[in-house]
Amino acid sequence: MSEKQPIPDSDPAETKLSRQDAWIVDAAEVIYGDRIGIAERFVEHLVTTGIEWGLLGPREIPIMWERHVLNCAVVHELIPKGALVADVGSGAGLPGIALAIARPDVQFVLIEPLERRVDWLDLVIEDLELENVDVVRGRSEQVFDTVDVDIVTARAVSAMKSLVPMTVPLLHGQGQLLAIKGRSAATEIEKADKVLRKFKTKNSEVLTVGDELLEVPTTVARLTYGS
Ligand SMILES: C[S@@+](CC[C@H](N)C(=O)[O-])C[C@H]1O[C@@H](n2cnc3c(N)ncnc32)[C@H](O)[C@@H]1O
Repeated sequence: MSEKQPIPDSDPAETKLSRQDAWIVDAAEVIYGDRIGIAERFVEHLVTTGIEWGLLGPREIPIMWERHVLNCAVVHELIPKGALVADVGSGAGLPGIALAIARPDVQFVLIEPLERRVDWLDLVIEDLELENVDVVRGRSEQVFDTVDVDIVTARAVSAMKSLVPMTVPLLHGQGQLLAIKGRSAATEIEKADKVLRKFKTKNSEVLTVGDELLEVPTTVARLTYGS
């Protein structure tokens, strides 16, 4: 009989930034600067209302900063100043809200089909007083005609092969898809070769970001379109 895994400590109070390892505090301060209080409030939502509303499981609580918020937030390094960004399949605002807090100069639209998730995103955006984030309820395919952005982000939405048709039309021929991926990034790109050609992908690469800030840097598959 296989042994059950122990359930990790999931006390929301443990997610306060002051209780995190020094490297997490340092990384959060570098990324968020004087907006650190907003990031802390976002984490507070994730570990309370986010869990209560069923957007995340309690097992995520102890790893909320490193595996979720900071892992997403470091991707801001790849977003140019003043860009328009769509986050497809935003779920609990990952990476969309984690990025929007770090980058008030960038306008974000979070595209999410599920009503409960959209209601939660609206609640959090209002509470955090984020003026650079809009939420659109729907599948990305339903908003191809109305959303036109410079960058599309996505995490844990789909494998590259199906993610490309679901996201790239939002760029209308010009811009980049930044897909947060795990170790499978290069293999996924290889498997999507036919789709990448169909969508006239100019360049595809696998990058790591946050190497100097995070214990485990974030892997991003970046696809480029247009000139
Ligand atoms: C596994 S969750 C990931 C959520 C979040 N990105 C994260 O990393 O925690 C996948 C999300 O994609 C959304 N989704 C699935 N298909 C979609 C589509 N066609 N357009 C937009 N969102 C979609 C789901 O509703 C869900 O919220």
